[in-house]
Amino acid sequence: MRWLTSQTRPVHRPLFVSTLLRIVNLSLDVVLFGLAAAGAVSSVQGKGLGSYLPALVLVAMAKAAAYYLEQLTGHYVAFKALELLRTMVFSNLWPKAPAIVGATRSGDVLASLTRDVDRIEVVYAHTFAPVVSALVVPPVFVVGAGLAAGWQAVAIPAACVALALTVVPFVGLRASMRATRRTLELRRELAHHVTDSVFGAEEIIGYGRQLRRLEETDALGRSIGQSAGTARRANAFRRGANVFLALASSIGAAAVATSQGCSPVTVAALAAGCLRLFEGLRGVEDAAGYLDHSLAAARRLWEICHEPPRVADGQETLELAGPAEVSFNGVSYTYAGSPAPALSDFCLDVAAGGHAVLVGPSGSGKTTAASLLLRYDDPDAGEVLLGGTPLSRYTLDSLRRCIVGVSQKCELLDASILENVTLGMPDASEEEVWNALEIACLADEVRQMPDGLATGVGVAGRELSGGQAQRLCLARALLMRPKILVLDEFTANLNAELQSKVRVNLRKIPCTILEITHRLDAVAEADLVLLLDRGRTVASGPLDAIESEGSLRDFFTKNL
Ligand SMILES: Nc1ncnc2c1ncn2[C@@H]1O[C@H](COP(=O)(O)OP(=O)(O)OP(=O)(O)O)[C@@H](O)[C@H]1O
Repeated sequence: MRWLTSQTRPVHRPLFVSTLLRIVNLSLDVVLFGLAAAGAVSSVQGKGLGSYLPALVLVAMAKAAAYYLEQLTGHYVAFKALELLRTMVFSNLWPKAPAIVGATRSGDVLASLTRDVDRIEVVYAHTFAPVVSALVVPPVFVVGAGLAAGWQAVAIPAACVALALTVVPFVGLRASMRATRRTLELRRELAHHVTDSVFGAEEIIGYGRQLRRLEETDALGRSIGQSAGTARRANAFRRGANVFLALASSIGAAAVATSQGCSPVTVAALAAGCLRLFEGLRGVEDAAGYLDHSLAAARRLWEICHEPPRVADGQETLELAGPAEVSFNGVSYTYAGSPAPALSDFCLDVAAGGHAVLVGPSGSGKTTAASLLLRYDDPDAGEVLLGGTPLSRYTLDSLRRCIVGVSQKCELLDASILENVTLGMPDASEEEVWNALEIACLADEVRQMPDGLATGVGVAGRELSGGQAQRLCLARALLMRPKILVLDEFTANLNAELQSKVRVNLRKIPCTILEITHRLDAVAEADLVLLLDRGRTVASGPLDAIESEGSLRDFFTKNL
């Protein structure tokens, strides 16, 4: 919580003002009801409203002003807290992406970014001011009423207020906090399950598993309902206890004041004030209900924000005038929780401007090598070097401006072709954009689209064919003028003719290329071929050397 408080310092002053206004509002509320009850009794007694009416009008206007200002500052606090918390969580996440997204269950980060932040905003907007005012106003009211109507008359309300502040909020709190932790865990699973179902809808329907998935979702929903029941029962008890205490306080005060010989006007004012007082005490009751969720949300956000970055940022800015040499020097890497290494003592040297191709069966470690070159993570042993210097020396920003990756899985934004191509270079000129599209062999097709560069690609690029989406991703990478290009099955959706045209174009670009492929024809373009199997190099060298050993064709026949 101290960590959260430090993140939201700019809202502390308005929060203080909002709390003061809440105290004024609550005090005027009690006075208003007391006056109204006293005036009503005075009227019934035939004494008329007398001075009660102007007092009522004055107090009502003052209360309205206090309420308006409290809402204004309260909402300012709420929205400012939301802005600060969201910015804080996003800025903590960016440096950890994409590693954290890969390692976190789908839908989970999103839930944290939205629901958890909203939960904590509730602490600022609806918890702090109500709790503080509930702690201040009722004791002050009891003392004021004791001075006016006698101490015996306020004995019962005082006892009820003490119970409402010190006992009721804590009944079942520990059990409901445990249950809420479990509920939030189950909600995470539900978010994960629903996200998987939505993204995997085609497969689920295709394989006729929709009913089974729905049953699983239902089962999770039922478990959440059962687990949330404990917290709901504790909340219901607190609500019931406070209603009972309010009535006991009001009836008790009225009975004692009457027996003490207080006037009916005083008795009515006291009874109405006591009833109203417990409206203010609901702030404590509600806070107890929010507390478990808020603490659990704060804990989850803390974990996301404090998870150490997968890779430490380097100090030097990488500036390359042209292509550079890429080397993997005895690199070994094992994924967390994986029994076997994805790469073992992996070595590779690609000359500046060269084109190396990694070939190997599924799971042999090709993509892992590419992601280490993009520095999504660091090797457990060995080094990845650029022009002889370890990648870790360079800032991630400058590194990713020089080394650009195009993967088989194209991620496109639901925006225009222009916006997608210029994602990494928003200031690129139209001429540069067309040039990149030409190299990616997509320019002619875009020219023929009714809206040209302004054509929308649809959600996840659904308006484009798989091959167009892949070439769009390639054009996006080329626009960055990369010095190192990492291509992971980037032509998987292209026919042989298009593929060879793209390859011819790529040969004209001054950059070092590391390509991953399953295709024998791609190998023909490379200066260096490396055959990988279960994280180990089986053979490497120029194509001729491998061909002469006969290992390439053998390897393709056996493994691919
Ligand atoms: N995020 C991950 N967590 C745990 N293990 C992983 C992860 N990603 C890959 N692996 C494992 O590491 C090994 C190498 O995977 P990698 O994706 O690098 O292979 P690949 O050769 O690129 O395969 P493919 O051709 O199918 O893309 C595999 O055994 C795989 O199961």
